[in-house]
Amino acid sequence: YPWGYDSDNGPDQWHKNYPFAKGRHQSPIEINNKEVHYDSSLLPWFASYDPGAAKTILNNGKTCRVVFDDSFDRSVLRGGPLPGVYRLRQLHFHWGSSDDHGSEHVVNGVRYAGELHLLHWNPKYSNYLDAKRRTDGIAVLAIFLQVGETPKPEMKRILEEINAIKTKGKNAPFPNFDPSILFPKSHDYWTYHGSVTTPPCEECVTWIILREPIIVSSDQMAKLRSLSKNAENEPDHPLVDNWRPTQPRYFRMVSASFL
Ligand SMILES: Oc1ccc(S)c(O)c1
Ligand SMILES: [Zn+2]
Repeated sequence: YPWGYDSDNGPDQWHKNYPFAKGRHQSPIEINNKEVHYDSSLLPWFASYDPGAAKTILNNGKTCRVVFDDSFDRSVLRGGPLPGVYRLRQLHFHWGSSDDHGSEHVVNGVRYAGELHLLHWNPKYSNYLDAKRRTDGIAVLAIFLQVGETPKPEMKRILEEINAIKTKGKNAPFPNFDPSILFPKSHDYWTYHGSVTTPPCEECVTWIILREPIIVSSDQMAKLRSLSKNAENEPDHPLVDNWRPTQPRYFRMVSASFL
């Protein structure tokens, strides 16, 4: 019975089929100023994305995902805490059933309406699945979605496609898209080592979490919530609350690139 976010298959049950979920380096976590360590040696990060690498937007019943051509170093993330370039493979979102929650990481008790994840893998490994088995295999750039009055126009392109991928298994061409247009002004970030936030929850992620959220409108969040987790011919279940609760930090340091 596949994992999900309901009471019978949700985050508290995942460990039964995915033992990593009970590990000591799980994500997401709470980021609290009093426990963050400013690291003046942290470098700025850079994204060099080729718009031509964007391929498809899809609904896999768990999230809305845009996939990119990662067959060579075409769209890459580098710098920051990373030892080299990491290839952009996909982006996806986590969101709530209302504007007051939905993000996975929580900052000083603040939950945002959603969280955008841009997932990159280390090409020193032969492929993505191999990279997921390595502690330095994956880098996720995380950007909070905050509901406000002046939404970022660049989000429109993704949300316009939602109508084409309403139900699980649907996908649509999504050409010519450079996700760096979604970035906020400031590149300030927190970084720590953790896991992917969905099963198998491998502990392979260097997280780079931007301090500045991007602004989306309540209507845009409602658009995301109009997705369904079921396939076309099945009873309708809204795709909402696809976020994992925060996990214990244990003995991990969260570093900040800013004072
Ligand atoms: O396939 C996925 C990889 C990483 C993350 S954070 C997901 O939510 C899905
Ligand atoms: Zn994610």
